[in-house]
Amino acid sequence: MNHSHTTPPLDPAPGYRIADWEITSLIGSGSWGSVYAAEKVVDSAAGGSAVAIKLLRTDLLTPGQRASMEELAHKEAQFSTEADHPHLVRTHAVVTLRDPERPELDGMTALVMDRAERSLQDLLASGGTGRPLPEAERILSGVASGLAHMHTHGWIHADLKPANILLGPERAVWLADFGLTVELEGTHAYVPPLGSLDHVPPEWWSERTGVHGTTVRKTADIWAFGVLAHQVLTGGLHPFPGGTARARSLAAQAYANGSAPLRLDDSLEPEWRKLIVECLAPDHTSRAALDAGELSRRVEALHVERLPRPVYRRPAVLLAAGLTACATVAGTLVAFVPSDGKDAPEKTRSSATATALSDTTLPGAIPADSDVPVALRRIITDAAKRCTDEEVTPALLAAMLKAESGFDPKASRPATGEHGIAMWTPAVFKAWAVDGDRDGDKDYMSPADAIGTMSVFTCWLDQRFKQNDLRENLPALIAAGYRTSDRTVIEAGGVPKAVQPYVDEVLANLKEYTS
Ligand SMILES: Nc1ncnc2c1ncn2[C@@H]1O[C@H](COP(=O)(O)OP(=O)(O)OP(=O)(O)O)[C@@H](O)[C@H]1O
Repeated sequence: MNHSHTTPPLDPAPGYRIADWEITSLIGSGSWGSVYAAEKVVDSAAGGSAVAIKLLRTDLLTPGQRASMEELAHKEAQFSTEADHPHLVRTHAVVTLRDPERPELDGMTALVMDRAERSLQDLLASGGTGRPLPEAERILSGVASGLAHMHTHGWIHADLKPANILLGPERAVWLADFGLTVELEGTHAYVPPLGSLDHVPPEWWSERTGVHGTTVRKTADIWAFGVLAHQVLTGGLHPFPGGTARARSLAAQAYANGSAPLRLDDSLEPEWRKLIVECLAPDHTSRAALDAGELSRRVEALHVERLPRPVYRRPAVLLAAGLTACATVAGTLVAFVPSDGKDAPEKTRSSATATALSDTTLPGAIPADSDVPVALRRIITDAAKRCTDEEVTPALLAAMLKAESGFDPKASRPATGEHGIAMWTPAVFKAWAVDGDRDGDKDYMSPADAIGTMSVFTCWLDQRFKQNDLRENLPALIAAGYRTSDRTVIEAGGVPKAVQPYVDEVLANLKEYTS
């Protein structure tokens, strides 16, 4: 937070109604407004029962400033609404207040968002320095995934810092505060010079501020990520020395112009040190060698590498061809089961595909004339958006679901302990589960939960295979991994024979959906 610009709260009393929500308390104030906790008070279709409402104040501004802030507010709202991604905070509504009796509130813009429990800034402030924050790598993995999604779709965050990373319920990690987010035009875009001093790249100081503001490139977010990763992994230490943000930014500039070395904290592990050094490359041209997609893959790999490994049992009974038609047939095949529920990998999420495109134009979209039940198409498409890797498409998920259960949400194979539309084994589902229908629980019998979880798990399999240089026919490997395990496929160096009939069936379905 830029404390020097913090505004006094507007103070709408608890109980103040904004559209379907009522304010309950003030959370905090930033440069352009205040954020309040609010609860939904009517039963409406609008999402979000416990929300945060950001009120962007215009009352203290000159008409020129007001126009520029309204533009920023619209950008924030537009971006947040378009960007449907598990690591970007969701905006449920944008409301213009109409309250002539409260002229100070009348005309103000309110953004109704998912409510976080705290920010990364709060977490850093509450811990001791010198050691990584709890779950540091999981948090960084979420941040990098959100960033990769933004960059893929032509957006720069431009204000990445701990105060703008929110930690939500169910260990959610969201990038927030898109007020400075700018849609990319070519290789760079312009933003007003308001970013946090501690996270702006050194070139920011030497590039002239023109009428449009300061030039910002994707590499500015990569720099900010480097600073942030250092802070998170060391319990808050900034990578550059100095008692004030100004002193630290001077130290960063001295490093960038070659008059001081980069001295990262000794406690960093070598892989992290290497990655942070790349993020903090002194000039934007050399920094551009690391794009956000690559960054996200590497952070994810570092994170996953350190997770406890599940122990799999091999398939007990082989899957016969023709499973599609007999989803409830007993004695087919087992997926994998961790030796106990505790040591399975947690869900690790990456991101979405093209939100700006309509669903039918997404790569691998489900064709309108296919046999995929209409009621499931949106669910499958939304689930596929949880993965940025291009192989995990709606068509692939549909092809697998058809082979798993014939799209039957009630499918069950008691003999092998597999249940629901995606044929999850409960213990394995538990280890990866996502709340796809956002009803507050994770249930393998709910199609949205089961398919959402299938997407994150297949995404992880896809990344595992690529990390192990298995890149040929990834959909086949993913299907094989889903039926056996990542390790089984990696050890076999391809599709294990035992699951070939199942994989063939998935591929035939996929061909039908993509030709
Ligand atoms: N969706 C949210 N849920 C919960 N808390 C939030 C949410 N959005 C923002 N906050 C918190 O509200 C406070 C004010 O946020 P705001 O975005 O207005 O300012 P900031 O990011 O702290 O500073 P600045 O806008 O000056 O950069 C911060 O403590 C922030 O962590």
